[in-house]
Amino acid sequence: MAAMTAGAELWQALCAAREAAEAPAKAASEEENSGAKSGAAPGPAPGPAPDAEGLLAKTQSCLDKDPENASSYQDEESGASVLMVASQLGLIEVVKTLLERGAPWNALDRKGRCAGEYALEAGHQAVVDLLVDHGVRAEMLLGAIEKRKLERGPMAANEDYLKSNVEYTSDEQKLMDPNGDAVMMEWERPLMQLHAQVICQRGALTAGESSEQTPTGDVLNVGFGMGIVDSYIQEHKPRRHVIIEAHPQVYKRMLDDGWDKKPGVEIVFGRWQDRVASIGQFDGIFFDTYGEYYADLKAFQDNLPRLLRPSGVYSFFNGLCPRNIFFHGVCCQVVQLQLDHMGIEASFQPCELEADANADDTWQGVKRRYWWNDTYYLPICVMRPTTAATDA
Ligand SMILES: C[S@@+](CC[C@H](N)C(=O)[O-])C[C@H]1O[C@@H](n2cnc3c(N)ncnc32)[C@H](O)[C@@H]1O
Repeated sequence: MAAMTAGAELWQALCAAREAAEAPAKAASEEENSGAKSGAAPGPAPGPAPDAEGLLAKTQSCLDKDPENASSYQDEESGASVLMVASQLGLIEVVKTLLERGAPWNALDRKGRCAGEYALEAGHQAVVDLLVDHGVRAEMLLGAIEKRKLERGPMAANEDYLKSNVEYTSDEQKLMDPNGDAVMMEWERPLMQLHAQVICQRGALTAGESSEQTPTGDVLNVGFGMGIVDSYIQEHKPRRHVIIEAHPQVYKRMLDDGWDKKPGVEIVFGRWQDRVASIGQFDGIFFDTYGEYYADLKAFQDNLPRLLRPSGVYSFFNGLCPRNIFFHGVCCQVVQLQLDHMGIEASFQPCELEADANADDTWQGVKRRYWWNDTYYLPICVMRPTTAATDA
């Protein structure tokens, strides 16, 4: 018989602890299902708490035997890793040790769940925080997140997209690219309203006027799409309302709809990459493009110290890893740290979405869905008063 690997040995020890902890709850629910017990009995007692010290010692000895195999072991059938089971059991020292010895924090099981989600579901907040911290440091170090496409626009690269034919659907619910992917969708309207509010209301204050007074300060929006955010920005009557748009058909639509004649509006036709150097400074900025990578969002953000006035507000469509709430949290923290280095304080306001965001009907006719969650974390990023460059 082949000898058991160090990883399999550790896996078995952790799973045995998990089974022991779950056994009484399972037995109680089986009894309940068989009708053997009435509702009068107290709830199931939890099983024995895992032997944290014993499991830590086991982890260390397995890691000493074969560090690589023991730290990264994943069960063949479920895909669950030793880090996932330790996270689910709340064994913080074991989790710490595994991470220090190279366990991949972002491995996925066969259902696409990572260690952070195991900890989150089991309610072990300290383990969740540890995994987020580790993930943020790893992402910052490796720049791994840079290579991820922003979820909106999973296939088309930006320059290819800009040369392609786009189409506004006849019901005005979507703007589609030729691959059947949605560039923009109507379900985002309430979010766009909030984004406009955040960048305009704060913008009014930075322009040195009270919030009841008009106009709002100077506002920049990158990416017109269906013009939803721009329509809401208009309601705030900005003094200057600059819109950068690079797609020729979207630009034509803007002209057809008379956007060039709206109060304060200046349309800048071209890629933001070629245009942001010479458009002045703003009190509010929103960024929402298509077919770009996280590296592009970051490159845009590198311009903020020059573009955003002191106390000005920046926001962006937050489609960072929306498929996995734990990775989403890590991405938000990475952005927060990157902006912090530029003197910008970022927070994420949870907003509950309306039912149509995730309704099957909404996504009919869209090849690749780009949103899955009930909560949207709206970025509110404020330039600290002393750090931004001032108007020349
Ligand atoms: C998701 S839509 C914006 C939706 C918009 N927020 C709204 O409320 O309707 C993205 C827009 O960004 C434009 N875009 C894509 N890449 C761009 C770039 N590099 N520079 C400027 N605009 C770009 C697209 O043509 C598209 O109109």
